[in-house]
Amino acid sequence: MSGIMGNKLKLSIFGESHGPAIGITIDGLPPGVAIDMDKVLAEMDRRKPGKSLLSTTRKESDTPEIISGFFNGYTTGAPLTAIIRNSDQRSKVYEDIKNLMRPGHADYPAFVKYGGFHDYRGGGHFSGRITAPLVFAGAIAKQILAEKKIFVGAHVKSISHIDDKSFQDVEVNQALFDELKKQELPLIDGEKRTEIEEVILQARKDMDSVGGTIECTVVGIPAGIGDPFFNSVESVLAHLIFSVPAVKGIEFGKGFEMTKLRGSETNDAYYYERDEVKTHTNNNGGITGGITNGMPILFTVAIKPTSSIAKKQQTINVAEHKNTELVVKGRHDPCIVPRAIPVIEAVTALGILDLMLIS
Ligand SMILES: Cc1cc2nc3c(=O)[nH]c(=O)nc-3n(C[C@H](O)[C@H](O)[C@H](O)COP(=O)(O)O)c2cc1C
Ligand SMILES: C=C(O[C@@H]1CC(C(=O)O)=C[C@@H](OP(=O)(O)O)[C@H]1O)C(=O)O
Repeated sequence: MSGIMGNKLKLSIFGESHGPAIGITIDGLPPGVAIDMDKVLAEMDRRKPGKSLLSTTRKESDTPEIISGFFNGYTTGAPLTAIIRNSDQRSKVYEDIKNLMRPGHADYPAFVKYGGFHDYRGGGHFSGRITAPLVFAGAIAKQILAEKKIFVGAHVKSISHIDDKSFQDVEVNQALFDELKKQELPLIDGEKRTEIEEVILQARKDMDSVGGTIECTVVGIPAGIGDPFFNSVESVLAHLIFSVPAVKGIEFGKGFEMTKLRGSETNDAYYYERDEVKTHTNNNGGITGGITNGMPILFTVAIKPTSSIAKKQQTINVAEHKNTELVVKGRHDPCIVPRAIPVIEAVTALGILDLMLIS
């Protein structure tokens, strides 16, 4: 396995969900960046498990310990490494089913690829837990971007069949992002909150799970960022976002809906607002030709329903070469969407910062 990603800003993630610790090394951070640890911890808190029945009940403090690259409150320019210790593992449930491949999880492909040597406990290196170090790194990237007045925010766009409003329907500013960040289920339209919570809690009661979509935007981003072909903004963001476990789709701007419209309906017409170039619509999600056009970057990410469900499922026993049945035990997210939101924001901030360093 290789956990390395990035051009100028390189990320290297490590660790397993049931090992002693997980972590990240960030290579290429400029020296002299002051890190506000309260802001980092606030981001970690948004993702951490065990906050309510809307998420897994595994409890972790998710406190990062920086062990290199940071001195007297500033980055030194050396690789910055942080670890997050694991404390609430219950590995017995995974030992009991180690030969039974959970449908929808990484168990079977990992068993084939690593010859059974991979750490299967809690999903090992495939676990959603490995996104905690990404949120740590993203929190630093967000602080660097905020200095340039660039802000990243995301919200629940839909859970199961229930939709929230879109960023396109409201005024997007720092105050909205601050408000969304306070919510376990970040919604623009609060009226749907109870309905959405009930859908998630009902899935849990039914020993099942639900999925949904996350809408993410980057505001304040100037025109001219992106390096086509292969470092187009869409390519870089999609690469990072598809690295997040449980992501099954992404569309920029109106995405697939554009295929049903005409050019006259999808072109974003330009106009000058004083000296600023803007477009009347933002169907392209702020990116044309793989380069930012000065409008907010806007995209939607599809998150599948959690695969580890308590309902009985058909599967195989790879030790006995037999068809069998499986009941997954353990503490799982009935819906991954709420905790994936800070992760999507984090990888977006990291991708944008890397693109700005190479553009
Ligand atoms: C924040 C987060 C939390 C997750 N929680 C769970 C979970 O509790 N149970 C589970 O089976 N999968 C969970 N996942 C998803 C699995 O890790 C993922 O489905 C698995 O590694 C297979 O990868 P794939 O879905 O991308 O194919 C979570 C993912 C994220 C990002
Ligand atoms: C621990 C976290 O989420 C875990 C992600 C996960 C998976 O399969 O992805 C499975 C569960 O692990 P366990 O069975 O050890 O409780 C979740 O709790 C976390 O996000 O910090």
